[in-house]
Amino acid sequence: MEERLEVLKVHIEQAGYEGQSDVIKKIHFDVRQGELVGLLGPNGAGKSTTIKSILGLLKDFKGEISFLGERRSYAYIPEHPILYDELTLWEHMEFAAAVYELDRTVFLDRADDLLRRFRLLDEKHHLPGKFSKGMQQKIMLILGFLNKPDVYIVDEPFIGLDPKAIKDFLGMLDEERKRGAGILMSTHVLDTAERICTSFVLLSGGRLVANGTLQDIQKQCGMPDAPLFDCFHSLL
Ligand SMILES: Nc1ncnc2c1ncn2[C@@H]1O[C@H](COP(=O)(O)OP(=O)(O)OP(=O)(O)O)[C@@H](O)[C@H]1O
Repeated sequence: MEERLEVLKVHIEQAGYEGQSDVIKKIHFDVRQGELVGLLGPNGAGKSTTIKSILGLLKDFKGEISFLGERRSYAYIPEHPILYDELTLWEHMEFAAAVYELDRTVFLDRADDLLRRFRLLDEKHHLPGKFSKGMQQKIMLILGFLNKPDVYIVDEPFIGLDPKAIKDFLGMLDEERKRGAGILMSTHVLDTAERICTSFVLLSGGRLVANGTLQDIQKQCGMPDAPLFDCFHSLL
């Protein structure tokens, strides 16, 4: 079988904020090509702090984050849309394409495909400030998928999307995994995580509680065949 490379290596010794520099400690895990890793844990467990560490946003950080290749090729899809009031949807896409230095033909192809998939073709010249929350969230997905990066870092994608949009999103993630991208996704929606993730990183109180496939985690908590939800509660 073809070797699957690590697209993201996370070695956090400690990270945090002014006043508490060790909110999270000793968080070590990898994301390989084709993997969808679920980043799970109760409120305040340290998922966002872990994501901020990976994105290089924390001053108080000790450890090492490595991406595959010299150029960090990743897309971050935030939980809450971050959009410019004065730019139309299409202008957001053009802006992202310029930042990613996408070839014009490739951009136009991908842009058309993504707008169709997420059913925003008719709104492409509208200002997103007037869009619904779900529609704004879909823009963040479109901007993330435009670049086809090595790594996706997705923060709680399921809140606010309708079932059809979730299905479109999951279909797109699947295609990207098959292409060789690796995905790290934080979520509280455990039944969906159990269905789609290839492995899990479970955090609690800023520490790594479990890291592995569902089978590994079932073994760790001595509950073979138990759903992720039950393992999660047993381990916490
Ligand atoms: N900007 C900040 N300044 C200081 N402390 C913070 C800051 N952001 C988060 N924290 C603290 O860090 C800890 C971990 O929070 P974090 O946001 O990483 O958790 P989370 O797992 O993402 O939670 P949730 O599921 O509620 O989003 C919490 O105790 C929180 O109070």
